Amino acid sequence: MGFKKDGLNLSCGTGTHTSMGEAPAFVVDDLPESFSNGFDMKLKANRTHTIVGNKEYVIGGIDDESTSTIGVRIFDNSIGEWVIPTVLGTKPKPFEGHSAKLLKEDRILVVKENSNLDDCAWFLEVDTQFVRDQKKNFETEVVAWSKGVIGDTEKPIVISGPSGVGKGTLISKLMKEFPAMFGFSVSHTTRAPREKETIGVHYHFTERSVMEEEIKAGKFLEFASVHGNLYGTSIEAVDVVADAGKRCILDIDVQGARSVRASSLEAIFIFICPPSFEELEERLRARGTETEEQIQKRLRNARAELEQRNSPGLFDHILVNDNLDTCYQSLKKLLGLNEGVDTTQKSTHKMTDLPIDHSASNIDQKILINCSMAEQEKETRNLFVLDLSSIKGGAPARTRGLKIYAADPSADCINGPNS
Ligand SMILES: Nc1ncnc2c1ncn2[C@@H]1O[C@H](COP(=O)(O)OP(=O)(O)OP(=O)(O)O)[C@@H](O)[C@H]1O
Ligand SMILES: Nc1nc2c(ncn2[C@@H]2O[C@H](COP(=O)(O)O)[C@@H](O)[C@H]2O)c(=O)[nH]1
Repeated sequence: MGFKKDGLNLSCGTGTHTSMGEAPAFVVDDLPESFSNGFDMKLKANRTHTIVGNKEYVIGGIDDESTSTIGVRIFDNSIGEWVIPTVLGTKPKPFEGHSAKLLKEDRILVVKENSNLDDCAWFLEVDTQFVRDQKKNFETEVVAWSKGVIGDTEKPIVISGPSGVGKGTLISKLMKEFPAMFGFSVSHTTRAPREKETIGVHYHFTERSVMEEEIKAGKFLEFASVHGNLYGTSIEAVDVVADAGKRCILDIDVQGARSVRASSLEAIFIFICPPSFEELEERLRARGTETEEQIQKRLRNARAELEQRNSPGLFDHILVNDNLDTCYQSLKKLLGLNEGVDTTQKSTHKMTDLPIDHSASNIDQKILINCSMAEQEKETRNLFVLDLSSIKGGAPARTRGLKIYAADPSADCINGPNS
């Protein structure tokens, strides 16, 4: 879909619009000169324009299809038309103001104003591998949002293994013992709910046609046809857990594990094995949730899944679930949950909120966030550094590993706490 630039009302009324080809405007409040080298961000704008090759990415305003998410449109100079892209990933809510900065020619870093540190950094991917792949799928212009995660949050845990081996039982024990630390990724499935299953807790039960549409729309991190039904992990299912500051646990089949392994989500992959095939069959029958025909199908698939447990580079750990308590202790050990770990402890360290007003600038891989602070705090922490040198991942999951620390504004260079 395209239309001429002149045909679209782009006046911002904020004095922040930059015409094509012109270097983006920039405003720095009280930054020492040495901090502002190479700064090309626009500040206090509700719309930013970032030029990537022949294209101008306009971020801001309201999405055309939804009033609750931020809009993105592209002016393609090679054809002289506006293009409304397919927007994938978890879209941020509209910002009051933001800064935008192109990184590595493939993603735009967006720093939000009036946000807390957990929500200040977002990435609009414009030419990453994921976006390039999706352009082929959709045969349209595609961009993808990915939320920046501050700090080295612990990796999600993918638990796989044949049906009936005890994955759900082990995960329930972990979540019961460490409720503040772990959160379950609630999958979508087209299978019918079991008697004791709750909608939105065990699964999001859904119609096949609806799920197929959602898959096409790019809502899933992974999906697979398992024992005759569709199952999938939505990007949102994983994000909800991360937003709660918890470590995400995914209970998915081996095909799903393979897809996650190939995605940008860095995780720990654990395969749960039965002590014997006979014992697996006994557990499945004893559970009493499947018909004989379904049990036979699950057992046939179990053989194929068991064969893949040693597939090179797929699983990091294999645990045999013979005695439940022994297996659970081994699981805790490999997750570093030794005796004495505080069971109420949260997975991620929550940081202080970013003060109301802030502006941003950059030097190399470091983004400087200059904050308006209360008088009494001014002396100490009004300049934060967002270090992008260790970013990992990206859409369709999150961009992890951002470091943020308070900087000494009197220093000539911006050093990390350990440098
Ligand atoms: N170590 C064990 N010894 C004996 N029974 C077990 C053990 N672990 C789990 N079980 C039982 O085996 C049955 C299957 O367990 P569970 O439902 O957790 O399997 P699952 O791997 O999650 O299956 P699915 O993939 O079909 O969801 C349950 O009735 C559970 O109580
Ligand atoms: N690839 C995915 N597999 C999933 C997902 N959610 C669950 N599963 C796997 O399906 C089977 C059967 O589960 P059941 O609840 O019907 O017994 C089991 O192996 C699960 O691990 C998913 O989102 N993606």
